[in-house]
Amino acid sequence: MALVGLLFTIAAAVYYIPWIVKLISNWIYQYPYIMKLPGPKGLPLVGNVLELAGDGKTTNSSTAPLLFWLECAEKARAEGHSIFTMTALGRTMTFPLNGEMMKAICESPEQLMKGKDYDYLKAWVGEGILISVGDKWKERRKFFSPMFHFSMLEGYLDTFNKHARIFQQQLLKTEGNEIDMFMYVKRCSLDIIVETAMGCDFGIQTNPDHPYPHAIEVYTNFSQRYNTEPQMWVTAIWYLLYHREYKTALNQLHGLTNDIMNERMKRVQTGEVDLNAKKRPLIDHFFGLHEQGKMTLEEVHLEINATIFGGHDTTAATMSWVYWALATQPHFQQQCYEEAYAIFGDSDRDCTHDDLKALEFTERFIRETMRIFAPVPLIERELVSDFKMGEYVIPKGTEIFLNAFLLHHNPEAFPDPWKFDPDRFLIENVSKRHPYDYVPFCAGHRSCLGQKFAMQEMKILTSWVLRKMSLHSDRNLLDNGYATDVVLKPTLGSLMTVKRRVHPE
Ligand code: HEM
Repeated sequence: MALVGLLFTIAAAVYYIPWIVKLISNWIYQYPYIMKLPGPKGLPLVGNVLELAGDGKTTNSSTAPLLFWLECAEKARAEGHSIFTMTALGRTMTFPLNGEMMKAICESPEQLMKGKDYDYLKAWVGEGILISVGDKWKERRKFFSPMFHFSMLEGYLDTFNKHARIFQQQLLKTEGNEIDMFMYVKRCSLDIIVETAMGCDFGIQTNPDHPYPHAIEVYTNFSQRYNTEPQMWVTAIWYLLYHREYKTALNQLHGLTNDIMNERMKRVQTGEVDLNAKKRPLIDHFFGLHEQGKMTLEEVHLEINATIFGGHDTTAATMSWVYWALATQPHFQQQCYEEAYAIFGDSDRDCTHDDLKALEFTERFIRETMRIFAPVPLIERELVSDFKMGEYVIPKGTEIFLNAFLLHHNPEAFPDPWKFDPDRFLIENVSKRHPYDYVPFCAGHRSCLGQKFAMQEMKILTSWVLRKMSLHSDRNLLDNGYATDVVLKPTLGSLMTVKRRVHPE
């Protein structure tokens, strides 16, 4: 037994040696810079790991980093700084704290490389639009862009309405019972993205046992744990304890995309599907590029997966905060409802492009929700060279954490930042701010391609719900905690009850 233990320790040490060497050499290079930068000075090499972990009592492990960063941001701002830098286990992280610093990095044509935490995604989405850099990324962005043009977005409205209608029916069935809205809206946003990306209906909302959402859950869970649980890095432990379940989920994800692609390709070959149709799913657009020799089928497959990854959890997390903000603030809910009632009355009709424009207050409500609860709280760029941000010089290898949560709680841009106020998004107020102060979809070169798509979907999902039901909670808006997953999730869940409306109210 002792021998096994010894061998195991030696194997683990050998495994970690390259990592330790890199950690030390990074430290030696970056240390002189870090000492001049504002931010908490942690212990040598381990840095601020303890603060990131929290005390384990008052905060859970996925909330603690955010609370620590908020504290650092407040301190740095009070000292007149517009960034702060911290370190953890050989990683150096710099956080921009206002729009000007955010702009510097987002508009830099050189600093486009994603951070290490994206590596976990590669097995599912490959190295395409979400992760690649340089010419490959530029080409992919060009391939995707036409599908998010205004003319194409109109074509998605039928799909949004179809699934929003089912969503509404599912919620009405729960009347009187407390539900976690996140699960319901997640299934709906998956149905929407699967149909707009692959042209097929998985019917996940009416079949919650569908293997697809389960496989996504297992895969993303494992991948995130991999970043924070070092025992998983030891090959023997990985294969013994985790690999099988992980691989099964991954195979399921790839298998389902493959099946859909094969089926659709057959329909393309028989002429049943027109690749140039005005209303077409993303997959047909990519098949067209494949026919022109610009994408392999494997690349089509991975970009479809990337779209599904980028387009469902983000929308679901945002919408669960939107419903939470409605349920806990009845006066704002009433305003959104009245706006929807003025447009749709008692009807069951679909939401049109003109209706979307008329949902003006609803849009401001959603934007304010995305300010307070930034749905993607963390985006990373790894510096490929030393980089000047305003008066600060940040060393090569530093990860710039583009943390929308910190920017959105900057009191200079958003006075009284925890106050929920949709009027912050009136045109006259928006024009007073730096354009990079508000960045739920990131900004600059790598901004979200799907932001107009998402905004349309979210306005439709909000209005379809309020047209037929009211949302109720005994809690207050800020009673919920927030956990930094890939997306920001409410730690209490998005708990509420729904009640069928009797019109007019
Ligand atoms: C509320 C919903 C959404 C939010 C908050 C959101 C947020 C973001 C953010 C912050 C990024 C930058 C990520 C990074 O640089 O690491 C991003 C990128 C991206 N998003 Fe979204 N997103 C949403 C919905 C969507 C939807 C519905 C789609 C597709 C249908 C989509 C497609 C993409 C793509 C393709 C990129 C990569 C852009 C690039 O690197 O050039 N997103 N999104």
